[in-house]
Amino acid sequence: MSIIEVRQLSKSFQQAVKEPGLKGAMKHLFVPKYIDKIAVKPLDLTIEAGESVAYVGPNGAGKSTTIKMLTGILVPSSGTIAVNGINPHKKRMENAQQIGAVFGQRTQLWWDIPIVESFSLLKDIYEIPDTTYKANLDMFVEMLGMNEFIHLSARKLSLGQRMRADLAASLLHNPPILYLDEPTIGLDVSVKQKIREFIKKINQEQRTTVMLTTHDLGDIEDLCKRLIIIDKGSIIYDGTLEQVKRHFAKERRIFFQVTSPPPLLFTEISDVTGLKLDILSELEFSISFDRYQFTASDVVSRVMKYGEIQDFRMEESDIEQVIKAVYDGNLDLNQTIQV
Ligand SMILES: Nc1ncnc2c1ncn2[C@@H]1O[C@H](COP(=O)(O)OP(=O)(O)OP(=O)(O)O)[C@@H](O)[C@H]1O
Repeated sequence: MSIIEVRQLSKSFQQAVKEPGLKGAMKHLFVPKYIDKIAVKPLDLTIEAGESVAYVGPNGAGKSTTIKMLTGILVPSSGTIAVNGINPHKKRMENAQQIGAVFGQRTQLWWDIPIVESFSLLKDIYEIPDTTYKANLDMFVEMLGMNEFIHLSARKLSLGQRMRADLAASLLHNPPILYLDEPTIGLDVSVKQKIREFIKKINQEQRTTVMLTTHDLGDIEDLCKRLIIIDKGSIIYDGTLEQVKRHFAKERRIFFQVTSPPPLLFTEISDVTGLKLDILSELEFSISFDRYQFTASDVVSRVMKYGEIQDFRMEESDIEQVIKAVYDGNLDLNQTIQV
């Protein structure tokens, strides 16, 4: 059985409609008006145990609303959710035992007590056996480099330290599922790397199922094979990251190194619509092209006509372009591929 099964899940919020200014506020007080804001349209989702899934989309797409329904914080407007067989909002306590959750913008740690004391409180709340607690604590302290701040209160921590402590706190009770909402937001490169390595290890070695929302493409590339893209409350793509790149990343670029300067080639290439030439040095240049218009061998043959190639390498466009196209509303999901 799949660890997360969602059928026809949707969520609408009532949003107040107010006219501007004091008059509008007064009017709303006596005759309140509301509209239904649909945050998540009926969607189906199946996640297998041990998967690591990125759930991405532009601002306001419905990512956090979905995660909040999965964690039991929000009650769905319609549909069903089974997380390890449990309905999260009906059995919140049971659900809490089997999930860890980190919301990048908030903390689950007690603000004024040392981190190690927060952990100890969580041990009691989740009734974690001594041996499990000690083994996990030692491993997390080591892997996340928490020794230097474990005796400080959450209030005194930097954002990167706080995120590491939050991540450890969410996993002390060995939950089979970990939800992460923007886990690396605002962090510097080295802390991001530490956190990514940690999540990867937990996923691979403990088979913890990870569902992650992020705007950071590095998180997706490093951590997730499967990508689900949500836009305006609907899932518009569900597949592997590799497939997304292959199917939707349109631009390719080939870098060439030639044995002697090829002036004729530069004129020829500049005249072809759809090919973009960048001269990098006397003997080095690149040609970018739309993979639906040209094949790589087309481009290489054109270059070979005018010069001797010493070396070349191809750069596929990265996932960033694809996600940007989704954000800009420009992703054509029906486009076909020229091989
Ligand atoms: N409590 C609420 N009341 C009213 N509308 C809400 C509420 N929570 C979310 N929404 C609306 O639902 C839509 C989806 O919001 P959600 O927070 O799920 O988006 P998101 O994809 O997580 O965006 P972001 O990347 O900005 O966090 C937005 O239009 C938002 O304004």
